[in-house]
Amino acid sequence: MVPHESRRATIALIGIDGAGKTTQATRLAEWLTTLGHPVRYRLAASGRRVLGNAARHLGRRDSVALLGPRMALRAETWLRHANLVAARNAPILVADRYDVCQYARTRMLYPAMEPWVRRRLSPHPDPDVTLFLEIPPEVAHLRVKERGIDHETVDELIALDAAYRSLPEAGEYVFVDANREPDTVSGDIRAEVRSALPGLFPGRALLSHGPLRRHRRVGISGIPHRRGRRLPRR
Ligand SMILES: Cc1cn([C@H]2C[C@H](O)[C@@H](COP(=O)(O)OP(=O)(O)O)O2)c(=O)[nH]c1=O
Repeated sequence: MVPHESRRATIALIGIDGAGKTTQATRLAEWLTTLGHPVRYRLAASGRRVLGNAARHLGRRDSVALLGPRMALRAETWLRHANLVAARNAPILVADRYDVCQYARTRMLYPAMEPWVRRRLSPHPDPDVTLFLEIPPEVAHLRVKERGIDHETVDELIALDAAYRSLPEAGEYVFVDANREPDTVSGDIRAEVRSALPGLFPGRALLSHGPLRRHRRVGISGIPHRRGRRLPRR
């Protein structure tokens, strides 16, 4: 069990590859640090990129082709868990990827394993705010291609995007339009964090643009409707 009771806040940034999670999580952690908060940034990586590169060296397309979906998902889940456990003492955690990233990937690749994955990752606290960086898969694909260190087809990104949206946790996402200038996206993320965690910003609550948000409901078959929030376009 991760001793997270003393944690003041967990902020998770999620979304498909190339959405800008690392860029924005780093910026958010830097900003909170400059405001004097005891923040830790953590990349909750699954090791998929490393495993994928190793697979390609061995002539396989990716880690799933090398290990099979079950073994690949098990390895990713344990690595993701280990990365989050390593940050367990963070008073405020900015998590670049979180449990739901593994749920989405599992649902896309091998849905029968989702209960196992959920059990393994269940010790982690629910995030106080989950920022889903929304981006058209075609745009994300171009970014990933330019990055040149991993490989995702548009179809894979479309499937992953759909998996994220199908999760029961989707009702708790704050949807951030990530297909804009990074500074604009960062500004919205800061405003959302202020709004979601007013305790961190005494005297600053009025700066929040929370009331301007549009609300929507996400319907998921067999799962009670929960509220998802989408930040306004600027
Ligand atoms: C945020 C952002 C990133 N990028 C680039 C930087 C990276 O090479 C790549 C992916 O960004 P990155 O932050 O690494 O995304 P993720 O962690 O979600 O995979 O896209 C842009 O071209 N424009 C942007 O607005």
